[in-house]
Amino acid sequence: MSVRVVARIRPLLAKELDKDTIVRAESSQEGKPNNVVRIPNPKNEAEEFSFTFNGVYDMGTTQEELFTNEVAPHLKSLFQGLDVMVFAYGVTGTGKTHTMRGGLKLSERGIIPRLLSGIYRRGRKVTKDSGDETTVTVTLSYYEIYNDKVYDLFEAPEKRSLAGLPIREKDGKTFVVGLSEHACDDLKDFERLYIEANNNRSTAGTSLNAQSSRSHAILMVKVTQTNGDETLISTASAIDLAGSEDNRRTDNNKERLVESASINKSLFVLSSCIDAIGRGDKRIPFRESKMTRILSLGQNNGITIMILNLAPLRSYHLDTLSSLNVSSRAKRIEVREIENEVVFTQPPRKTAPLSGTSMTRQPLRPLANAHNTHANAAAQKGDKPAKSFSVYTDKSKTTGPPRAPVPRANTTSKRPSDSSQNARPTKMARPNPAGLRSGVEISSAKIEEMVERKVQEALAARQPAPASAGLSDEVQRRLEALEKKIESGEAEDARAEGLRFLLMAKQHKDRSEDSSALKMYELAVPFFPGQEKLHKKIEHLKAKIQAKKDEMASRSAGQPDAESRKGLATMPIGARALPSPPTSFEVPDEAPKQRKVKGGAESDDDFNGSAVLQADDYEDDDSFSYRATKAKKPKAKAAPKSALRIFSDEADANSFEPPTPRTRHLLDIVNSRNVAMIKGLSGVGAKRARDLVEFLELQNEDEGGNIRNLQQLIAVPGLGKRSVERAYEGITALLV
Ligand SMILES: Nc1ncnc2c1ncn2[C@@H]1O[C@H](COP(=O)(O)OP(=O)(O)OP(=O)(O)O)[C@@H](O)[C@H]1O
Repeated sequence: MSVRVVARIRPLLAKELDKDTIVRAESSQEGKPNNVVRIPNPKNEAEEFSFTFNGVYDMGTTQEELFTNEVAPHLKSLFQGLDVMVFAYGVTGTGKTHTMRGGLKLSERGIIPRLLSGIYRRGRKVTKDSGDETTVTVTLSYYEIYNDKVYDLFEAPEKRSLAGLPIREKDGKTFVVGLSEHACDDLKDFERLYIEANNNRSTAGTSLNAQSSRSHAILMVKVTQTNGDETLISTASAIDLAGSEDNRRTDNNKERLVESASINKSLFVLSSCIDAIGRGDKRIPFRESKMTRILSLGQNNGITIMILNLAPLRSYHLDTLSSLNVSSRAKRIEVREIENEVVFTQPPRKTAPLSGTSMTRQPLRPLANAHNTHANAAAQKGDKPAKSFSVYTDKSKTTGPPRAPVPRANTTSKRPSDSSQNARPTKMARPNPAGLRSGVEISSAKIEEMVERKVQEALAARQPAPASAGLSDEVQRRLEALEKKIESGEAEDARAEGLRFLLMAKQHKDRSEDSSALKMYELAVPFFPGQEKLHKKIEHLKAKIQAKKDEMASRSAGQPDAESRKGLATMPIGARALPSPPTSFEVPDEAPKQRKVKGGAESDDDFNGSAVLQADDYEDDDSFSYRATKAKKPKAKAAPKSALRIFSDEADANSFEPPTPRTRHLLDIVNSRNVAMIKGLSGVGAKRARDLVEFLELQNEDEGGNIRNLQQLIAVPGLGKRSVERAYEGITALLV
């Protein structure tokens, strides 16, 4: 079964004109529902392009129609153990959030609230049909991917860890580690939780959409059906992707631009994945963005529905064509429709009370945990896994006479316009003690044996940690260490990102672009929480900008004569005159005034944000610069041995005399911006190499953008003296 792709054209909004409509829906067969989108060729309007999808919904489509046709038919499959994923894709302002979330009025509710409503309704039916033997519980997890970091939307933004939550793959599924899960018993619970969580989502106004989503939002609805000691878990995911945007049209400020770059990158990776799958490439670049790792198109099992949201307007012409192109390729992606298996487990713990305090984090589970495992092996062999949710599914050990085949209801589930699809899984069979009597004849000894076996299995499943029992302490320890490493790796990323903002702030300030510098400092704040000096720096800059504004205002109010205007123009702005800006890489000639060297300043950690901040003297307007925090020591005092050793061929590391061959060789490699070459330097891994290249790319090209000496190299975020020493020694070894 392939990904089902349907397009939805949004209606015109106030101020949008009918004459600007260029996109229309059509049917390829008379009398059949629409399945074609038509749009003119931008180069020759007399010509039209057409794109065929599994369904096309025109401007007049209601929320109910879309849900009833595209999502409701899969509720049954969800309860049969299939995962269902619906995601909205499209340019900013085309109606993705409207489609997924919708409005508050009943008729305007989007797919998500309707999905929950459908799940509760079906859950009640399942319970009733089983004579109250099957209980159905629903839990929610909700997270966003913002600037390629995963944040739990049930967590207030101020409580988030800056590095976000790590993600991991297991049994063909992608998990967010440490995501909270919330019991959600009915629609009232859902509304409360959903509204609360949406307030935590990153949204902002752009000129294309007053409430634009700046993140990809993923809601996961876990449906757990329990009957005795058997559990069947399946998940419905509803994903509202952030929209791609052309920043020439958005008037985005710097903050929006940073978000936008991240959104566009992840969407680009998504389209690259779709292309790669279409080409049959061996390597699909899923791992290049968190969003694509989570979507895992073509890798995941279950049912996938992609809704392409379109704006009908000419102003979106090229964007619309581009998203039509991507989505029409997506419909060729094959997804395996494989149900999750029933697992024998302990009875589910009572769900926590539905209050804000019930928010619990899932503990990290050992890899061998058996919950919700996929029948991957079966999938690979092309076999369908056992479909029934029944006590009597234990086929492998049957030694007696073959059991009479259990009659299956012929419930082939068809999608509205996919009548030719394979037969769908049968209705879930429920434990039926009567069925035992009416089935094949089984001796009482056999029954005893079966009961005994079931009891053993149930007991085994009730061991406190059956999965970890199989894991040695050593494996468990290594697993935890790995987990920590992943998390600290992400923390490292966040720190590097914060440092980049600081660096950009410094560069703007050097160019006297105070407002931009202020924006960058503000962007750095979340990465260095509690750094009072950074806040003071921001206050200082704000005061300076305000003083500048006041100056301008009083100047224009007073209309001074030419002479006094001249005087004003040469007067320093604010309390102090700005020092002349150094070039962005310049290391100050003088040791910074009043700067104290703290113990351990030799460490690479000198270059973390807090060290920079500690070294900052915000009285000095230019002191909050991104420079090596280690003060120059008076010549008389000998530097530590190692530092002297590596720079021994430098007459003076801070002077700009011609570098020695070794230094030149090292700098040539660095300035090549070639990740492969930089990676080859001793002690520089792939990540550092990439960060270094990214850093160099940020440099002002007018200034050459190159690193000119070792001191500048040391000052690069993420490097530091030790790393440079190692790289230098490596070069020495090469040249000798
Ligand atoms: N089918 C529709 N019926 C009525 N209004 C709609 C419809 N689709 C979208 N809109 C309106 O269009 C505007 C933009 O929609 P929405 O915010 O859902 O876009 P989006 O694709 O999610 O944008 P972004 O990617 O920027 O978040 C909103 O005011 C929304 O109410």
